[in-house]
Amino acid sequence: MKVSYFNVRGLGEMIRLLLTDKQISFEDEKFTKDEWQNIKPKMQFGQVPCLSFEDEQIVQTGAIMRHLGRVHGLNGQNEQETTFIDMFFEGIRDLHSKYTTMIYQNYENGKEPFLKDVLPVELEKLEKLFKTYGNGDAFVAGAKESYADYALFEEIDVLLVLSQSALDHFPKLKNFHYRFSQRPNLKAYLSKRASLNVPINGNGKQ
Ligand SMILES: N[C@@H](CCC(=O)N[C@@H](CS)C(=O)NCC(=O)O)C(=O)O
Repeated sequence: MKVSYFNVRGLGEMIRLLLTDKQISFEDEKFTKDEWQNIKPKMQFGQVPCLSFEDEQIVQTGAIMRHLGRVHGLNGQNEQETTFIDMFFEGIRDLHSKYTTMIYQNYENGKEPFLKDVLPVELEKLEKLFKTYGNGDAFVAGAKESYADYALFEEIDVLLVLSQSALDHFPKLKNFHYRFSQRPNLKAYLSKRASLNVPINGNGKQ
């Protein structure tokens, strides 16, 4: 199995985190913007991330995460949980889209307003939703982790780089971030990633 993405965290990182945590071996293909020109035509929508097997190529982040969720039992234990996980994941993607718009289009003037006006409103929604199962003391859908937990962890990890105090008013999310970062396979990966200084975004802003 191969994960193909730029040599940054971006949308590829939640996939890498899930595979790493679950000890599913994969080839981590990372490329530069120059190398991308030769790869782009091979992608169904001309974009990455891409998860490929010998005879199959999956693109679209949500499709990849749901595929991994189904195949590896990270997709909820009944229809209600699965729907909740999907909903939570889409909410994270919406926040990420606001984040990347600021990062790529208006970092210098947009960062402070984003931190002050946008982020608290969005995190409040996630904090509230996170308490739905098990009062927010475990994972998105309660006792068992799901594919959305990897997306949530990566999202709030990125937000903490933007501002160390981003989660100060959101204790459940803050606690989840700490607990998740301590999972043994992730802990080792995160420590290595920090030492390699892997950029979060393609334009160097974070
Ligand atoms: N809807 C897609 C969006 C993927 C996307 O925006 N990929 C960007 C990198 S984050 C890309 O491939 N950019 C290069 C290009 O469009 O040429 C998904 O969720 O995976």
